[in-house]
Amino acid sequence: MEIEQTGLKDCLIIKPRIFEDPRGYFFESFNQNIFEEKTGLSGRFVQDNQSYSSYGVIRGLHAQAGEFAQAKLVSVISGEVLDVAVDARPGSPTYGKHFSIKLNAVNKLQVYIPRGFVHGFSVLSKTAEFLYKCDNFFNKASEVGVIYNDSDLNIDWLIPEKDQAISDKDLLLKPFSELQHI
Ligand SMILES: Cc1cn([C@H]2C[C@H](O)[C@@H](COP(=O)(O)OP(=O)(O)O[C@H]3O[C@@H](C)C(=O)[C@@H](O)[C@H]3O)O2)c(=O)[nH]c1=O
Repeated sequence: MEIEQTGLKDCLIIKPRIFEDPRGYFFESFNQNIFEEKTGLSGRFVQDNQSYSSYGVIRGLHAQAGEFAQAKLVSVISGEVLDVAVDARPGSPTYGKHFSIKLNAVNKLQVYIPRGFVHGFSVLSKTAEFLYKCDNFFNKASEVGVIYNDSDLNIDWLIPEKDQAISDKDLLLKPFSELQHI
């Protein structure tokens, strides 16, 4: 496993080591010891989530606040998404900046998204299955978010407007400037 910086403080790209042979491939999608040794972070994840979406879906931008704040380790098991992480930690040198990367079933890249970030993704392929680990449990009352098309963040989701599909809940999210402390 190799670690690459994203340009956003504490947000990391993780490249698993893939073993290929005539049968196919094998890789450790998560190994707590190696994760902790290579990143210096806690690898104590307590919940795994999986979602399936069609082309054009944009989920986000989401986080949980307060005692239920979550770090996430995200990956794609089929298809391709544009994954987007926004540093929402006041005082961080990269506050208000975002990072995006194509994650797909071929490159098998993972992104570590620290607590205090908002996160989202758009689906670039016909369908995509998204898998992620969280270091804190789901708590509905702690959900916070930012509208996907926030004009300050100016994120290019790589989906033409006519094809964008966003949940009613996400369409009600507020601008980044109104986000309370995570
Ligand atoms: C996130 C989550 C949702 N749910 C439920 C609530 C709801 O009825 C249903 C769908 O929830 P949502 O619409 O919030 O799902 P979704 O829009 O996929 O939410 C996810 O988006 C991405 C971008 C993230 O970063 C995640 O942390 C998470 O917020 O699943 C859980 O039971 N546990 C969970 O951990």
